[in-house]
Amino acid sequence: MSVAPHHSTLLTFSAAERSPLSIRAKALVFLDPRSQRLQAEVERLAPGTQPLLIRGETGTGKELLARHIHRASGRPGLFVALNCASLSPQHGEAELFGHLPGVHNDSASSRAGWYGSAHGGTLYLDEIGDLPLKLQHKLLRALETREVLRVGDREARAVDVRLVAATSFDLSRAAAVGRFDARLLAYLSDGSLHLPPLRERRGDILALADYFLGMHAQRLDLPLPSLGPEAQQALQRYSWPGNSRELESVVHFALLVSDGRIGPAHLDLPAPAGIAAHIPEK
Ligand SMILES: Nc1ncnc2c1ncn2[C@@H]1O[C@H](COP(=O)(O)OP(=O)(O)OP(=O)(O)O)[C@@H](O)[C@H]1O
Repeated sequence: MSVAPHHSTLLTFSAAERSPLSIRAKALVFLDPRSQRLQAEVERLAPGTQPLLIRGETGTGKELLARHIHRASGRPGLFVALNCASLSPQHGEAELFGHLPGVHNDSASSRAGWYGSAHGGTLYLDEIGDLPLKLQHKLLRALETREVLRVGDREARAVDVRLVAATSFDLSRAAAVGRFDARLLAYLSDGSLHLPPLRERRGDILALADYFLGMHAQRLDLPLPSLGPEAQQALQRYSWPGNSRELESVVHFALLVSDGRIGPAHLDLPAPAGIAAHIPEK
């Protein structure tokens, strides 16, 4: 990894290092002081093996951060990402923890499951609050004992997994009403990271817009347009309920419809009347 000159917070990744990042992102853009504080915390926690919990609204960059943590940890295994809501209601346990032949979908072979696939690496569980309680208990047991029992098996196997979990809602409230395992929450809370919404780290907005513009212009082989001052103001003022993902799609659209210079009309942002409600209190 190298740090780009003049952008002390733009962490870029060499081609060899890019693989654990998402298909498109090649860098983590963190310019706002809040993001820089978070980044310092991430650099401190990344090299360890302790489980981490990333809290943040949808589209704030939780998965990108988790990929960065995996890369910075130096762990040799894979980064395995799973959205807990995608586990099947009937076979979630076998999908997550693996199974012996004939147990899941009448399959003739055994499977390691998502958990076993992350052996030596990092398991990223997005929206961990969606994991059924029974699987939460089994997950905690696997993390504590460093062993996992495949469905249909009698013998636990040693599995070395670092868990990075993410949530967009308050798990302590879910734990208070018995919908989330309080012990698992306590286990995860030692390494808790909060990724603030974009409207609370406005210093990142223009840096991210420039980054997304450059990335998509290069990908589409288009000339890089400039962001006019009025467009910059409009980006700065907007509340970004969809966070960085929304910013990326707004900038992507503007690139396609503008001709050399991006103005407010190319951004197609909702009218200011609707925006006022989202502006955070000072
Ligand atoms: N700091 C950043 N630097 C560069 N790109 C970013 C940054 N934050 C987010 N992105 C980009 O924004 C998009 C959304 O990020 P990501 O998928 O990591 O968010 P998320 O919080 O995991 O979303 P969800 O909660 O919906 O799963 C991705 O394309 C990601 O690459």
